[in-house]
Amino acid sequence: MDGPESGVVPAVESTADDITAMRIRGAAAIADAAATALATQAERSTADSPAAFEQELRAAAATLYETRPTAVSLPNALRYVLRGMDGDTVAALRSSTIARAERFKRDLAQAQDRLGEIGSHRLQDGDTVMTHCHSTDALACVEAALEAGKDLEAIVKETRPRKQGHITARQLREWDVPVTLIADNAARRYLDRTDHVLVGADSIAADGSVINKIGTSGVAVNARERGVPVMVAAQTIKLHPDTMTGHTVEIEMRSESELLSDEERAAIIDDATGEVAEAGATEDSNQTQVTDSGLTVENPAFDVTPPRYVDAIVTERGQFPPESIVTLMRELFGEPTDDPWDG
Ligand SMILES: O=C(COP(=O)(O)O)[C@H](O)[C@H](O)COP(=O)(O)O
Repeated sequence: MDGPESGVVPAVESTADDITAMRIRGAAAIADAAATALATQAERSTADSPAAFEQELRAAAATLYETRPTAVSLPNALRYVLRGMDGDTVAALRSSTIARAERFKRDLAQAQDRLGEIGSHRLQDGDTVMTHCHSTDALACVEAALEAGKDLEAIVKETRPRKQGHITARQLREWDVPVTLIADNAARRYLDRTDHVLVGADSIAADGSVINKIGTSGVAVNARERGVPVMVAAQTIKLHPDTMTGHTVEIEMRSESELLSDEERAAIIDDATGEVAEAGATEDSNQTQVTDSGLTVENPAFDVTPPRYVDAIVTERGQFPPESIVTLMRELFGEPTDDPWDG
């Protein structure tokens, strides 16, 4: 149930919209925004009974959960905050939920700093890193290395179609790191000049597979061929507990419009058939289905890099070969998790 009758406050709906539209993006930022939204829900709730308050919080969590499917930091954040909701009165539930959300946000920031420090030890003075997409965890490693007095250079993959590489480039230039921005297709050529491929993650599966921005697996495979180590910076909030029991990570498919404008589509169909394209697109959701023109556009947002192409997963708890990440996952998450916003 959504809307006013569910008691979900407009600020939560607006955060959910921002995540869906990628105005808030990146796994860590999404988790942080989700925790903030639950705190806001708790603060502004007008529920008149503990049961109604809990129901509202679960509805708010469900609204946030439905936004994007791949970054496990989102459900991990929602579960963490909801599990801290404790008390026999609305006032007690409110304050425990807000305190829990604040703790989550504090821990998230601290974990990133700690991860950065650990990851920075892999980077030597004078190294060149190649980045893909924009990852705050990956950049934390660069920042810590710079703070330790190391000079680094960066080769920044543009990261089509959304060009998150520009965000990375801007941050690196703010830190005065020399940046070479390249088209994604040029990555293999530039691996000759690269000492580390450094990426983040949206989810890490129990077998050590890394789910990250589409194109990560390609650069990782090429890096292995060239002998360039691949380092994945991922706080433990990116570990996907459900994969311990065989659950697979859903890869988000995004809109055709990120790849192809209406004019470009018309030009392709015109060229191919000599006819003007029929209005065959139905845009009722993120995924555009085009059935009658013969042109299908697919836009997966993420891909899966098998563990054999990853040298190290750097977390705030230390560095791990991907194959051993399941041990940390068991320690942190224990038994398979439930979704408290379900039912
Ligand atoms: O793939 C992306 C972002 O994809 P999108 O732009 O589609 O959200 C990032 O590499 C991870 O989310 C890690 O980011 P962080 O380290 O900041 O959590």
